[in-house]
Amino acid sequence: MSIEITKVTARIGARVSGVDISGPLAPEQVGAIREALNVHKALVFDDVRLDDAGQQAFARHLGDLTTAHPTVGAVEDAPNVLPVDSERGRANHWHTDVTFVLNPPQASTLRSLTVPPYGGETLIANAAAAYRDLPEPLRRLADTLWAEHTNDYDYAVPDEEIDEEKAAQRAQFTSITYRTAHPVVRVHPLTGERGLFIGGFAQRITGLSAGESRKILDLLQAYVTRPENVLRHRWSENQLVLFDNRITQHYAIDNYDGRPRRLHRVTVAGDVPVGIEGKESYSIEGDASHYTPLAA
Ligand SMILES: O=C(O)CCC(=O)C(=O)O
Ligand SMILES: [Fe+2]
Repeated sequence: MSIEITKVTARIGARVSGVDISGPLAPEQVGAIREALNVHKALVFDDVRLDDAGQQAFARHLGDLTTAHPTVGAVEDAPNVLPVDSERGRANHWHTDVTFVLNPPQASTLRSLTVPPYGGETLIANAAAAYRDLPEPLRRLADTLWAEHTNDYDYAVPDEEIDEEKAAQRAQFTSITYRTAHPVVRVHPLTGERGLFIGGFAQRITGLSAGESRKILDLLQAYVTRPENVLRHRWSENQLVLFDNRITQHYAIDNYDGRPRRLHRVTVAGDVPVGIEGKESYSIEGDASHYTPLAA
C-alpha cells in the first residue's frame, strides 16, 4: 500500500489514502504526510478508526503535543484533547489556533465524533496564497507590519445570545490574558514560504491606533478569505483533518440549527514565528509555557 494524495481544490486541501493512521507509521509515511501538509496545508483522512489515544499518537508523529488549551479544560483522562462541542461554544470566526501565545501550535488535528445532518462545515484558508494574491504595494506594506494577538478582546456577541453559561465559558477562555506580537508576514520554517499570519486574535497593528489597525487587518484578511483560497470541508463521521496552523486560518460554520456536533482537537506544539527579516515574535503578557513546550 502506498500513500496517495488527491487534491480537493487547486489552492488548498488534499485527501490522503493508502495509509492506516490508527497504527504505527514508518518514517517514510510520516515524511510523505509532512510533505503533503507543506504543499496542501490541510489534509483529510477518511474512515479513521481512532480513539483519543490514537489521535494523540498520530499527532505526536508531527511533534510534541500541547496540552488541550491554555485556559480551557481537556477531555477527561486525555490531557491533550480539547472537546469541540457545539454545546460549549462555536468557533464561527476566522482564526488561527491559539496565536495569542508566543509559540502557537504548528498543526491542529480535528476528528469527527458527531456530525450534524446538514451544515457544520469547517472552512480552512490558505494564508500563503493570500499573501501571494496581494498587489505589490500591499505586500510591501504587510512585510513591514507586526500585530498584537490576544485572547482578551471585544468578542461581538449579540446581547440576546449571552446567557449565563456562555458568559462563564467566555470568562474561562480569558481567565489568563495573553498578548503576543507576531510578524504579519510569517516565514514557514520548513518551506520558507511566506504567509499572512493574522486571524481573529490579531487585534492591533503595532504602532497604529485601534481604528487604523482594524482597517489594515480587514484589508489583508479579505485576501485570506477569498473563496479561491478556502477549502469548505463537509464532515462525515470518523474523519480526521490535519491542518498547518502556521499558514492557514479556519472557521466553523454555525449553520446546523444547534443539532449535536462534536469533534476532538489535538494540537502539535509549534516554534516561535519568524518574520521576513529573521526577527522572532515576542511575548507582551502571559507565559504559556505550561501549555505548549517550546518545540526545538
Ligand atoms: O469546529 C470546528 O470545525 C473548528 C473548531 C475550531 O476552530 C477549533 O477547535 O480550533
Ligand atoms: Fe480553531
